[in-house]
Amino acid sequence: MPVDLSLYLVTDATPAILKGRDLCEVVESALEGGVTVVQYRDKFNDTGVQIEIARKLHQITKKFNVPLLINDRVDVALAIGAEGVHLGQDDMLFEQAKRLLPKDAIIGISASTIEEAQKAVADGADYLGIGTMFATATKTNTKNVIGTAGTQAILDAIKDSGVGTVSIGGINHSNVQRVIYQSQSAKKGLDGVAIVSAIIAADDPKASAEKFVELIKNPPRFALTSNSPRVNEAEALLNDVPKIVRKMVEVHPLVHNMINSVVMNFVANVALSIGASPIMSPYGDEATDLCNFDGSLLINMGTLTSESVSNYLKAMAAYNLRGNPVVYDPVGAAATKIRRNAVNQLMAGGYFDLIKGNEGEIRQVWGSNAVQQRGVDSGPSTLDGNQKATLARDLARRERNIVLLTGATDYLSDGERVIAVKNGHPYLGQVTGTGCAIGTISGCFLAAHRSDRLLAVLSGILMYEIAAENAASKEYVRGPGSFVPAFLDELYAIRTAAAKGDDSWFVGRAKVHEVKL
Ligand SMILES: Nc1ncnc2c1ncn2[C@@H]1O[C@H](COP(=O)(O)OP(=O)(O)OP(=O)(O)O)[C@@H](O)[C@H]1O
Ligand SMILES: Cc1ncsc1CCO
Repeated sequence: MPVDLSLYLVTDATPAILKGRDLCEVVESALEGGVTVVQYRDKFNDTGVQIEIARKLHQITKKFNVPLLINDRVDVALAIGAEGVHLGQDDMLFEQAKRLLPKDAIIGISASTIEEAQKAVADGADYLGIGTMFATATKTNTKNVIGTAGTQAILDAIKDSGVGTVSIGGINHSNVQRVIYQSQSAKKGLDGVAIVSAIIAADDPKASAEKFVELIKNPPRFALTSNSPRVNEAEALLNDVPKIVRKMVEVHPLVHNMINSVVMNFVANVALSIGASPIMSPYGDEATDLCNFDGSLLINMGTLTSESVSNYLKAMAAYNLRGNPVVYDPVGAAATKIRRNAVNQLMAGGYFDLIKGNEGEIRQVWGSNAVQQRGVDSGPSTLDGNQKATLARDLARRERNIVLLTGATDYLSDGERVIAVKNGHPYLGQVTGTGCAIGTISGCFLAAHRSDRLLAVLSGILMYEIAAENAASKEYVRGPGSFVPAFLDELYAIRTAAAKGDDSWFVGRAKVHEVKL
């Protein structure tokens, strides 16, 4: 009979986690809350004591008809007749355990790489414990921290097998839905999550387990906004752009900017010009109030400080919980070690609806083909158009979001479609903050048009870049200096026209095509 792996509890006997309580009582409470498998893990007690505890636990799990698995100790499992074992990479080999245990015993294997997972599947493991998902306070060894991206790669590599899968490491109430959502590969997802301290150390393990059951049953709120109608032709997508610009102007969305101090004033003016309502607030705790306005959050790490990341994480958590859009602009991501670390922390710390950056930044977020950035500039491009389109698509597919790779041609992808936008003007490259403002504008459109994130961002870019073309064509614009005020005027002009239902600003102007990869 297949095991229900959905809420897999792993015990921990360390005093700091158990806090003087009786493990059996904690586990019983968790079972009342809906735990579906229990793994007894004890790196602490002698064999005799372990057998005694395991026997008591087994009496409890049997009452709930839930399997009890023993970590590492095949002898303990045999001594008490447990339903199975869980083996780490340094424990007894699978085939040895198989020989010793009864035929129908459940054997699970830990895997943190594709090779380990494939070997465990070939051996005949019943399920894999995939991790470590996130570094935790108790496990700071980050060597095996694989995140949702690594988990997804493993799931993809074993997609044709029927093996069960659970993710383990640092999973709690605030990240469990995202873990399940973002780890999903095209053909295989997680069957469950393994939880340690979020249940064992909880004041009320039953309530904690109940909350997990509820969260696991439902998709995250941000996933509900992403069911885009799959219109595949760029032309068909464009039909809706003027309507969405009008909608954004009418909605007058709030855009909460955690943005660098270089461009703050310019970006606030851009947001006002298009008809949105900007607030610049770097203080993470304010997000719990600000997210209630159902606008969006922009995290732009252009002038990162030692306090930025913790503020970003707080704000992102508030917006993610409410399901309101979050945009990430990893400015200068590949410029310094500190920024590279910040990228890793932010990517592990929450969900971004849109990641927007120049080539150097997006390559850093992708990870495996990063190149050193010199400051905030992208640096000389080494990728051709198809390679940029592929990078944008692959990152969006991996993160299950939208990616915008900016440059003279912008590449926008939802992981399936890639749209190339050739609008804009070289003056944009000569004014600081013009890339940053695209992050803010995208946030405004994502907040106003929730049903198709790709189309929302596309509409924002087109409004922005057509306004730039209009501004640059004015005879009084002689360079980047005179371009800026004209640009704000032209954004305002499009916003005013859109509010009146006048779409003429858009007719025949979009230079957009779908990149077929
Ligand atoms: N040569 C160009 N021709 C047309 N449009 C351009 C050109 N250079 C830049 N742009 C426009 O400007 C936008 C931002 O460009 P870029 O990729 O340089 O941003 P960025 O590096 O993030 O900028 P910043 O950090 O200064 O805000 C692009 O999306 C594009 O629309
Ligand atoms: C110049 C600069 N330095 C940090 S942020 C920023 C603005 C453009 O991204």
